[in-house]
Amino acid sequence: MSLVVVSDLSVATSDGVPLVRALSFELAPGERLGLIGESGSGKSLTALALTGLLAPGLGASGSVVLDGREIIGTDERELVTLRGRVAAVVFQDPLSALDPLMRIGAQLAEPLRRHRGLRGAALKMAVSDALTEVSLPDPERMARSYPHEVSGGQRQRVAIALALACRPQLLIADEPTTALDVTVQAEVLDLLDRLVAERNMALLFISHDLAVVARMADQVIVMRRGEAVESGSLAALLKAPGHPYTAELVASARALDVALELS
Ligand SMILES: Nc1ncnc2c1ncn2[C@@H]1O[C@H](COP(=O)(O)OP(=O)(O)OP(=O)(O)O)[C@@H](O)[C@H]1O
Repeated sequence: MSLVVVSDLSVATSDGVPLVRALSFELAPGERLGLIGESGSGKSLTALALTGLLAPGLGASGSVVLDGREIIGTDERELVTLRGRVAAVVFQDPLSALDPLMRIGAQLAEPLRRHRGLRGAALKMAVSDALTEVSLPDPERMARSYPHEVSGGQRQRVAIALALACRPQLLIADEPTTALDVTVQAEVLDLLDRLVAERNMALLFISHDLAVVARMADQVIVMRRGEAVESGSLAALLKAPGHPYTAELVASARALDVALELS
């Protein structure tokens, strides 16, 4: 059975400006879908609609069913219990997920206490394990640090640990490495790849970069101006893009590849 069933999802402003139009897809545990498109094509709004996090003034219609439960129209109190446990999001900017005034260990302890009922030494151990799992060195020191005291790549690892703390079945990664430098990007992608595989999570991976999506997903939806213009297996799409915009994306990714090989 599908873990995620999105049917005719649309997002619009309260005065009726459409921002995402009639998007549909399904994801089963272990499946990985890439959402690719230029800036402003509606990728982030899709991620936010899936987790009931749209800004006030925006409304979603259609249906989003996560683990058998409808998200659209569900009140915030119920969404809080689903968020984290069923679906969690890693954003481009890890600082958006972290409290600048709270030590990293205390931030990680919160969901572990709330969702898994851990206390005392067991809680401390779980915080340390969560930091070790995302390959952070010296978890004790990391737990005592504030977010601004660690590097950008380390902060994104902390944000990933936080997203995974309640063992979600779906991970949504929205441009998770765009703000990082290239070597750190590769490490964080490797980490996500490993964690998603180990936990058999479904992954919705959002990026404007075809090469990055190709590394993380096997199915893809190409979005443009709020609409899916093409979808299917990444291999098929790379071989024979059906939409001119997809052809453009593939051609520019290949051009970059050639340039890198020549340099
Ligand atoms: N709160 C809002 N109110 C009105 N319009 C919005 C709001 N949030 C986003 N938009 C608009 O919706 C469109 C889609 O935005 P979205 O953030 O989903 O794009 P995106 O594909 O994720 O782009 P990027 O790669 O730059 O993050 C954009 O035109 C954006 O300006």
